[in-house]
Amino acid sequence: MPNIISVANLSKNYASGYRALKNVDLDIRRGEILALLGPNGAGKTTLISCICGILNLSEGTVLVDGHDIVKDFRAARSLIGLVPQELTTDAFETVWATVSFSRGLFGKPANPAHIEKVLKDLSLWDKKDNKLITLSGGMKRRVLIAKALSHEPQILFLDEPTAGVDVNLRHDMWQLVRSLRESGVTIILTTHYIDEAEEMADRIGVINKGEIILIEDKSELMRKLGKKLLTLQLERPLDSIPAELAAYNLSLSSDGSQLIYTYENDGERVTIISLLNALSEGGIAFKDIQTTQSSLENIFVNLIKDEQ
Ligand SMILES: Nc1ncnc2c1ncn2[C@@H]1O[C@H](COP(=O)(O)OP(=O)(O)OP(=O)(O)O)[C@@H](O)[C@H]1O
Repeated sequence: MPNIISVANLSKNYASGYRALKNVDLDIRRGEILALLGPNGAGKTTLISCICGILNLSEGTVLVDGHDIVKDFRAARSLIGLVPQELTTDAFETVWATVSFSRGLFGKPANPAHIEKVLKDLSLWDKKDNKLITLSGGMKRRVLIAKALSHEPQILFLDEPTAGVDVNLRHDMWQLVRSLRESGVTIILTTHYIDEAEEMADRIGVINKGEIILIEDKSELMRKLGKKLLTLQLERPLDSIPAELAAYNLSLSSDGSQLIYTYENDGERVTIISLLNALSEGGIAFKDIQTTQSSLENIFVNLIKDEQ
């Protein structure tokens, strides 16, 4: 079965009457890293909580490796590890006790060798006897991940795993997520850091106002929606774009020293060559040339803007 999770027609109405998810359909592929992006309040945490069976569904179904999250909750939930945004365990427990206890909650027999491996992978081994209250914020976050991995889940949900962590820990986390994926774990993460999604994800889903407005392979998304910019550093500044270049999609930097040509990712070699010919015929010399790709961030901002 290529999809490990299938969400169909999922809606969530909170008791307040607020409809936080609206008829969401989502298939998550076995073994992928899926990043869910969306502005504050878009419904990312609600979606994750519904898939993990923490919140009741108002409508629709969620299948986790064929198990219905409502009718077959224990089987479905045992396949999932969830790393929430906040640590809610007993601050006076030790790291070892907290993580071992989490495994027990899933009815799995004790497996000290597995807990040891998880703690070592997360660089928590030397802290195993420390009480949670004595750990730094970054270490506490690692404990959350260790707890989520304690019962050897096939699927890991990470809700904003790197919010407020320093650059080193972020990179460690990315490394950890990659190695988990290599071991066959399917990973779904929400993030506000678009560079994180760009760096990590195989596919990107964008949620806005309770709806998935886009889901696409990252490379395809970048190819389809991304633009390229060709920047020409001019020998002599221009006052305005010459009339004979009006047919090209050009802009001039405010100081007149750079001519910028924007084009779609798919080719346009011919147009670039004809632009360079036209510049040469017009006697416009340049001393440097550079191409840049629009980032996922530009794409995301434009998508959300179009939806407002
Ligand atoms: N218990 C609740 N009762 C009523 N409304 C809620 C409740 N929990 C969340 N909401 C609302 O549902 C919407 C979606 O919230 P959710 O936490 O899923 O968003 P999010 O995309 O995870 O946001 P953020 O990026 O800020 O974490 C928000 O408008 C929020 O105010």
